[in-house]
Amino acid sequence: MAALGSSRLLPYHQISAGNPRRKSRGGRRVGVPMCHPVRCSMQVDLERSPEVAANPAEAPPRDPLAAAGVLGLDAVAEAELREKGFMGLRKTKLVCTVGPACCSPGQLERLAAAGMNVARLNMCHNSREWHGRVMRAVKALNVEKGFCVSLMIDTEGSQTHVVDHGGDSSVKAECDSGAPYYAWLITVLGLGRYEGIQIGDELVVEGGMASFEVVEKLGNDLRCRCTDPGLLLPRAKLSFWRAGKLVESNLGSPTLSTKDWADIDFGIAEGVDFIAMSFVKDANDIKQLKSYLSTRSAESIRVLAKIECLESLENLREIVEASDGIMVARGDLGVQVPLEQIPTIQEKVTDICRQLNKPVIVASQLLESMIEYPTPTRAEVADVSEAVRQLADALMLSGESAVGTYAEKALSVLRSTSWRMEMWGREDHQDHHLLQPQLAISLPDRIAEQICNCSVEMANKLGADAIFVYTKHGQMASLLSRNRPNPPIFAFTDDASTRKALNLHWGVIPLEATLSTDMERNIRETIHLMTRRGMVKPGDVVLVVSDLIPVSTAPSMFQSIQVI
Ligand SMILES: Nc1ncnc2c1ncn2[C@@H]1O[C@H](COP(=O)(O)OP(=O)(O)OP(=O)(O)O)[C@@H](O)[C@H]1O
Ligand SMILES: CC(=O)C(=O)O
Ligand SMILES: [K+]
Ligand SMILES: [Mg+2]
Repeated sequence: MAALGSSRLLPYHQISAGNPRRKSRGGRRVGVPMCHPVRCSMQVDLERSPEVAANPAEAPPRDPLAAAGVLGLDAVAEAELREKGFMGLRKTKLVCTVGPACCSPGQLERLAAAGMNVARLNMCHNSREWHGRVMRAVKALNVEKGFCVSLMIDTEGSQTHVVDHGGDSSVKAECDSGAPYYAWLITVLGLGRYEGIQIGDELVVEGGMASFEVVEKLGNDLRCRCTDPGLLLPRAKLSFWRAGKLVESNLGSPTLSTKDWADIDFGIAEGVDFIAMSFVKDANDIKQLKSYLSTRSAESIRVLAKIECLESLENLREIVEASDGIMVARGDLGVQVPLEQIPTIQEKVTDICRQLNKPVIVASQLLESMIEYPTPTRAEVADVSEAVRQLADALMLSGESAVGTYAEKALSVLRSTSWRMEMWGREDHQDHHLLQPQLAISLPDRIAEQICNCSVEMANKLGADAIFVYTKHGQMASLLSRNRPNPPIFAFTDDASTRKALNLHWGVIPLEATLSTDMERNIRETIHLMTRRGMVKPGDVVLVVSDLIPVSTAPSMFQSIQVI
């Protein structure tokens, strides 16, 4: 087992080896008595080619990390680690929608410092020029202030049906029996997407904010009679119902409009990390975008499917399989399905995402009242806590950050609520290993999955302080995260896009580092740098895994779990 040669920094003790037939081959086994610090390792050795057995010391000397002396750790995670220690690190990730209320460099910096992991730009609103300015400001903060905020664009899509009632603010809709039946003239944007709205159809505002009956069609204007009083907000989301059933918009229309494609090109040019696709209907929508991204050499952009229409619920599993992550977009979802169904849909979607190992964002109205008020309602805090209890990867602010008066405060409520719930969950589920069905099919993938499952079980049972994973595309980092371990997962990668993508994964702290094909060296040097920065101390127990495949051994594979 040459790849685990003795370390100059730490004495080690090897407790078990993978393939017993190979026990006598290559490498040194130093049977030191148990002493501290201790390195234990468990190895899986798959089809090792003879050259693996060569002494790594004979490889050309490389010292990339020491030479670079850098460890790309996000300044916020570092500060949190210093303040609260490994176990105090927040696991749930936070997404903020950037709008006019939080778009200046100063405001963005405060959100980044308060824990924003991903900045979302909703292409429904504002100009590309405006979005470009925000993106460049975020990137500048990352470079200048050491943040690691990822960028997401969210396509406009066939925005269901926004309403224009001509006013700037909300209008109270009342059903005065004395008023003429044509009391309301409502301009519906996107009405053309419907096969045909009929006289007598019910028009429901924002999933029940107010209801009307259509009495006359005048182009894009509908003359309506108010049947259920309430508020009519500018640009409110609408749905139409006939005989108690949702009237679905034109099924044949593409999910991505011409404008969406132009926005996607813009996102590629600006180097975004995620594209969230609105109103996804089936897996083909996602496949189409992913294949376009690969023709543009932009396959590193992760594609998220937004679950916000009836059709996406019918094709949920195939959509999750095809995408790189999911957003439970409760805003539009609540317009298309009865509100009382949203909680169970959210739980189902988060469960499927865990099973299929895709990150999931719970979005919309988490702290809606904070758009206007400086404290959340108790019910909002309970809603946030429930999403954290369901172990969603990320929570998202929409209007609360985009147009709200208390963006930073809302973010701090998400932060403190998720942290509290995570701590409670750990105390409550000590040693509880959350079993997930087997995901992988091929042997190498099954091995990676089992290593991650076992690592998490070991880390929890040993009370390890942290899990370190060395990863190219984030595969093992996400498999570790899927098991929702007690200790944080530090994911070292030399791929900038992997680092940004891992920002959305529960419990993963992505770090950029120059990695060599020599795992011993990677471990030694990253630990050395972390120690020098005061982030790792003598006595800390760290469990180490890797999905890096040394070039010299390709196509064979060598994987191990070590406890340092
Ligand atoms: N870039 C922006 N510029 C101006 N206003 C914005 C911007 N982004 C968001 N907003 C405002 O914040 C509100 C909430 O944002 P959110 O992203 O939830 O939009 P939305 O219109 O509900 O669409 P979606 O269904 O895509 O989320 C929007 O209705 C809009 O008023
Ligand atoms: C986020 C979003 O698009 C929604 O909730 O509808
Ligand atoms: K959108
Ligand atoms: Mg939506």
